[in-house]
Amino acid sequence: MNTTTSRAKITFEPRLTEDKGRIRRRRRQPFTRSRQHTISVRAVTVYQTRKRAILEARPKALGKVSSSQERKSVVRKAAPAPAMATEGDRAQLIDGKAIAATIRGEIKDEIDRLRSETGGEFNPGLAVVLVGERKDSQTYVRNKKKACDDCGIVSFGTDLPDTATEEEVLEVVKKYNADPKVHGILVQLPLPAHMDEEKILTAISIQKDVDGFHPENIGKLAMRGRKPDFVCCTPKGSVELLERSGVEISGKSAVVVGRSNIVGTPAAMLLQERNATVTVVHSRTKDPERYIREADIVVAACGVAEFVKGEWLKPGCAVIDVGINAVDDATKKRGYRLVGDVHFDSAVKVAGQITPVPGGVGPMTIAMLLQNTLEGAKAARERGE
Ligand SMILES: NC(=O)C1=CN([C@@H]2O[C@H](COP(=O)(O)OP(=O)(O)OC[C@H]3O[C@@H](n4cnc5c(N)ncnc54)[C@H](OP(=O)(O)O)[C@@H]3O)[C@@H](O)[C@H]2O)C=CC1
Ligand SMILES: Nc1nc(=O)c2c([nH]1)NC[C@@H]1CN(c3ccc(C(=O)N[C@@H](CCC(=O)O)C(=O)O)cc3)C=[N+]21
Repeated sequence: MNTTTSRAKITFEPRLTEDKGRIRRRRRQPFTRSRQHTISVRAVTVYQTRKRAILEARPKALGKVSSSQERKSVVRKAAPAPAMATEGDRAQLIDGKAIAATIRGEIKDEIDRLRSETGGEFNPGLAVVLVGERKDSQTYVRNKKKACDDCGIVSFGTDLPDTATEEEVLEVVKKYNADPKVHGILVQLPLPAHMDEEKILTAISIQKDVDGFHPENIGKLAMRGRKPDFVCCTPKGSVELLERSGVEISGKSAVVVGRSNIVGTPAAMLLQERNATVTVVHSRTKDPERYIREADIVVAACGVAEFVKGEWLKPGCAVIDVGINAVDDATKKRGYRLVGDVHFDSAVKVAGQITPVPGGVGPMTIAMLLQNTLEGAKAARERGE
């Protein structure tokens, strides 16, 4: 399949968002040779300046919470490969890793403040239930525990074997529901096939449902004037990335690719709540490009590697790539690499802003989980628990 963008056919519109690099990156008409040269030199200079700024702004070790002065939201310019530099025309990267580090710093600051105000009484706690031995689930749970430690959230955990019964998992959930030291409960998905996922997720107290997967929390999200106790982390993180990157949502047209209960559908509801006009594309949609082409904002969450092509996008649109797909790659130590649901190399040439994979939505999911746990602990305190 040909996935390269035919640049000659694209009429670029002027950018709507302010470009802080003060370089006009969208062209209205083809450049002459000499203009192109000038722009390419400027693009490289701007890139170098930005790279320095990013290195200075970045936390020293990403993943660790840095001092507040070092924390800054960073929307960085996609690093152009030398061969690309003459194009000078690539989307800004929405740096989810850096934005998530900023948010984790904010969470840490708030927990520290509340803890000292309460004489050490305020201790948010998160419990994670892991059933089975899936490697990816184990990694996710380990990363989450580390993130909890970094920002001062107490971790609780129960690991059960694949052979555990549904009743055993329900018992663990019940125990954490009743434990006042636990403010958030997460049951890692997927669960083994012999378990009724809906039954287990519904057993979690809605006031501790930091994943936001309880039907009552998802249902409230769909209703105007109702507020769920918690919003699902991945959709919440996706919208937060748009907001922190200065992408206007209100009045814009958005397409969400995918309609799962925990990603696509809540993402569509959150965008609609923020006054976007939302179209949901799914596996039975005929001609998805037709809808994607019109969208100012594209959220891709279909689980199909590199599904959305650059040629389908409206020039200058914002792209949030939720997808995490492992594709075989013998050149990598792990034997695979991660790609999103968007064909990045073609999309970065057309979009105005885009999230990378990895380093986009993934780290935000964890940051939102920590944020929800903090909110859960604050709500419990207000209820006098
Ligand atoms: N970054 C993160 O933190 C997270 C990332 N993910 C990733 O997000 C993606 C979506 O996850 P999730 O919602 O759980 O996946 P699901 O498999 O539950 O849902 C996929 C959705 O995409 C739709 N879809 C499938 N194929 C196509 C197609 N060819 N064209 C259009 N739509 C299609 C399906 O349509 P239909 O309803 O018709 O079947 C379904 O609604 C995955 O890549 C997953 O790995 C998930 C969770 C967290
Ligand atoms: N109850 C439950 N809640 C979840 O939120 C949940 C779940 N079950 N099951 C699995 C999915 C998947 N998920 C991810 C979270 C972070 C990254 C993440 O941080 N990814 C890194 C890459 C990590 C790597 O390199 O492997 C990144 O995108 O940069 C990925 C995936 C949460 N999920």
